[in-house]
Amino acid sequence: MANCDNCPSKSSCSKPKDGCMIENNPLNKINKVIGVMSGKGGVGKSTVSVLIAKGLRKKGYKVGILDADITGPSIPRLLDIKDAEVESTENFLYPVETEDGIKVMSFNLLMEDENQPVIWRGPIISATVKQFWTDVLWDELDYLIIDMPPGTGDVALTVMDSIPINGLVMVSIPQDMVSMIVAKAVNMARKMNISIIGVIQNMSYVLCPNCNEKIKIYDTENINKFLEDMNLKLLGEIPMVKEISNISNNSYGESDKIIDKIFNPILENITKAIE
Ligand SMILES: Nc1ncnc2c1ncn2[C@@H]1O[C@H](COP(=O)(O)OP(=O)(O)OP(=O)(O)O)[C@@H](O)[C@H]1O
Repeated sequence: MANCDNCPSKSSCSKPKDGCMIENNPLNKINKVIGVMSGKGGVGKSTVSVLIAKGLRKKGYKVGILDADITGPSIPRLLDIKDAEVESTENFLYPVETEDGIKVMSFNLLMEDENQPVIWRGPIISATVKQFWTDVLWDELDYLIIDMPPGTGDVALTVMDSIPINGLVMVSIPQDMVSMIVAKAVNMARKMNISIIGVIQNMSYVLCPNCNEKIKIYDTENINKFLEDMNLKLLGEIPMVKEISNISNNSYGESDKIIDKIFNPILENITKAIE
């Protein structure tokens, strides 16, 4: 199945053709792949993946999300499709589509009971992630967003090794930002020759609902120096707001306008950088 012609990285790839281990499904035509990564869990990586996908979809792009967080898959819940079922043929899996047209593949959509844990060893989990790239019929997509497994372990390595990611968005919270956890994730991506689009600082502040004052909870003094030292771009800051924590219940109403106001400038930075 190896096929450079429909590889999202074909215009920027410098690897020799016979040295590339990436298998691309010739039936898929995916233009750009954006990975969303964090140094550790719980900082809002899946939420940011969904914000990117929804934002791009609203701009009219064809968008998919590949949930590579096999043991802690939260994309179906965040997109309110947790009861949907994946259709399959002998060779292929078909992504589930949300009401607004985002295609999704997640291990949770393949499980009968989402409360059951995935008690698998690393190599099997890695093989499943690979299959989500090679055996899912994504068809034509402008953007595929990969919700990466948290951290810098085995599965993150497989994703970087077997999916042609055009750029990575790093998500962190201010408390962890100036730390070796973020540095480790950044250095791992660079060692794997994957370009980093920039960093999103999530849960950066709380917005006072009465006076709109930005209340900073964490000390953020050294962040600019850290970004400069690591040669990283800050794509933007996301406050802690209930509209984002309730994203799965949001249809395109008032809450959506609040989210758009916060996230649209960040999305613009991402699309500009990846193009
Ligand atoms: N900006 C925000 N404002 C309010 N709540 C948020 C914000 N970002 C994330 N959350 C909430 O924080 C929790 C963790 O977010 P999320 O699941 O996206 O993190 P994660 O990094 O993907 O975690 P994991 O690695 O465990 O999958 C969720 O309950 C989410 O709703």
